Amino acid sequence: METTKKTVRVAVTGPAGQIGYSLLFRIASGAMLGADQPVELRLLERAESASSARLTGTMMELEDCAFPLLHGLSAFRDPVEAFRDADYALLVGARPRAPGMERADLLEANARIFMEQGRALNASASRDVKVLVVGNPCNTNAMIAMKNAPDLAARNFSALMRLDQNRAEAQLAKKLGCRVADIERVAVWGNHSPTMAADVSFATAKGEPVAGRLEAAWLADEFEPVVAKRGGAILAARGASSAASAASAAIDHMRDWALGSGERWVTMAVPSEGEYGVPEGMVFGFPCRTENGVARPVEGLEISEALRARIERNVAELALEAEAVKAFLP
Ligand SMILES: NC(=O)C1=CN([C@@H]2O[C@H](COP(=O)(O)OP(=O)(O)OC[C@H]3O[C@@H](n4cnc5c(N)ncnc54)[C@H](O)[C@@H]3O)[C@@H](O)[C@H]2O)C=CC1
Ligand SMILES: O=C([O-])CC(=O)C(=O)O
Repeated sequence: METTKKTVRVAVTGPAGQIGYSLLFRIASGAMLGADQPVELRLLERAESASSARLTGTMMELEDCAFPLLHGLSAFRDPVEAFRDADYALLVGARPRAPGMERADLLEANARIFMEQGRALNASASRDVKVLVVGNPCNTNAMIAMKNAPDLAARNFSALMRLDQNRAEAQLAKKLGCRVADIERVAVWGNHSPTMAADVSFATAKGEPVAGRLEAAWLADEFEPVVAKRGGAILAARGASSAASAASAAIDHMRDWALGSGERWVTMAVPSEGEYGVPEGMVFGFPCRTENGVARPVEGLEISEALRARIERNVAELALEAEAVKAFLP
């Protein structure tokens, strides 16, 4: 398609990894920002030789796709250069967990990366950059990057919980025998960890509320644990953590942030401004709506006592994670 739109800069870290291999081709094809939006990809990878070699191969394949929208492709080792004037930054590069680990076990391994990348974004990215942190534990890593970028607005930062929403919608559609597209207003609150609160209290299928059609036992014993522990189940089955589904959710997250959600609810982990009693600055999964490039939690929802307690458990867990990474905060 002929386009007159100005090319935007999209920085992606960890492009030689598993998620990178599913993500880059979709960004370059237009799936993230639209079929009329040319993109320049700026890829930040470690110097380590296996990663460098994989990145070279991946870039060769990107060229070979001859994507009409791919107007630039370059690799960097210095985050300040990679992020220069970036309009979008997808921070994927980080260690994934191995079998037997929880995502919080990655705190120490990955915190330094997000401190350095927050500083680099602060130094060189567009002042309107939209940052999505995928690397785990993603809520706390996003908070670290945000706090290390004091000249950028907090609302430029977010973390990926769309995968949790997508998983919840898929489980619900299977249970109700309908299509995923029939389902709306599923929310996942809190931390991208087994503590997350997958919530159907506001959900509808074909416009009708679903809560009364679902047995409490199914919700408590199947739906909630399946969604919350899906990452672990995939790791056990594949021997590697989820990748294509994570990339797909990252595309969904950025597309809806950039192009607008309309009336749909989209779960994003965003810095709280005190909504629903969540402390300010905590990067927390909320049902959001996005408009003109700004994501805001849906306000004014009546929260049940049970959901309130689950939200509080997530607040407590994120406060502990923040305490553990104090050394990486300014
Ligand atoms: N939030 C979410 O829903 C999900 C998050 N994840 C997380 O995403 C992260 C990446 O996962 P995979 O792609 O499977 O891992 P991977 O190990 O296959 O790839 C990671 C890549 O990042 C690179 N990297 C490491 N440190 C870097 C740095 N400082 N700068 C630039 N690149 C760097 C590595 O060299 C490697 O190429 C992990 O932390 C994983 O836990 C994975 C699935 C879902
Ligand atoms: O579970 C993991 O380690 C990867 C991840 O975040 C997910 O699949 O949700």
